[in-house]
Amino acid sequence: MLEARDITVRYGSRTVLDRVSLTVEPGAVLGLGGPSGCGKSTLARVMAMMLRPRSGSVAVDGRPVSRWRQRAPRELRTRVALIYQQPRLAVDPRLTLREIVAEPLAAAGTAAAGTAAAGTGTAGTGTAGTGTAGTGTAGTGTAGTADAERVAALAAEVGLTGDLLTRRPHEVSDGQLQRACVARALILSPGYLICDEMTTMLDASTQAHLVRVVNAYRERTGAGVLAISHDAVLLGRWADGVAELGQGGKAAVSV
Ligand SMILES: Nc1ncnc2c1ncn2[C@@H]1O[C@H](COP(=O)(O)OP(=O)(O)OP(=O)(O)O)[C@@H](O)[C@H]1O
Repeated sequence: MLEARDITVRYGSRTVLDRVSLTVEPGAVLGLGGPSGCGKSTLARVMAMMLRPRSGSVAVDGRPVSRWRQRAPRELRTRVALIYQQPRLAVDPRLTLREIVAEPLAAAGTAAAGTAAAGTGTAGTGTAGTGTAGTGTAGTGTAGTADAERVAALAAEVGLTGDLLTRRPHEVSDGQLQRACVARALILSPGYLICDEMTTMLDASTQAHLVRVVNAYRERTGAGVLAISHDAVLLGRWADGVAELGQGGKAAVSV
């Protein structure tokens, strides 16, 4: 479970979240709605360990989070992936889409490399059902090959062609960039995905495609999903239950 308990956040003297609790179960989609400005994105950032709350606690699979942002232990940080509403604010404009998708592999150092080099035989674990990388025998697999295969499999799943992967953010549409951000979020096989208005700016077909990708990932891996959206129809279709955050973040959240 990804659990937030009694979270309080203040910006200056203003209380944005006031003792809010929320639990995301493995394998389930929890919807989170509420009026603009009520603190949904703030709660998302707290649960992704990117913002330290003034009080309250977050636990990932029973492990309490005691350090935040880059100081949070890598194995906790990589358990939770956050997908933002505005992909252009979430990427380095100098990188190609391929580099954007692969970014967490580099940031995670040798996590993927360790798997391949150890010859565990499943360098492609959890990504797009590619199964074994075919290079898993000790000594023959390289992190580079395994990583490239993971990037290629996820790019195909989100609908990015090879040509698009060579472009930089200013050369692609918002929808294409968000596809890269979804692939990036999945590349380290997180146990929990927080989709913060992931499809709000996108056309209906891209929205439907990305929701299908997240659902397929959840079904394949048993990941839990927190789907934040203004769109009650979308949440009604997508989520197993929907929580509402009240204005000022004061209402207790329950499903
Ligand atoms: N870094 C910040 N400093 C000061 N105030 C902030 C900061 N980030 C957010 N806020 C304010 O906190 C409140 C909650 O913001 P948040 O983005 O969490 O709301 P939200 O429910 O996600 O809104 P929306 O649905 O419009 O995206 C808003 O009034 C916002 O202006």
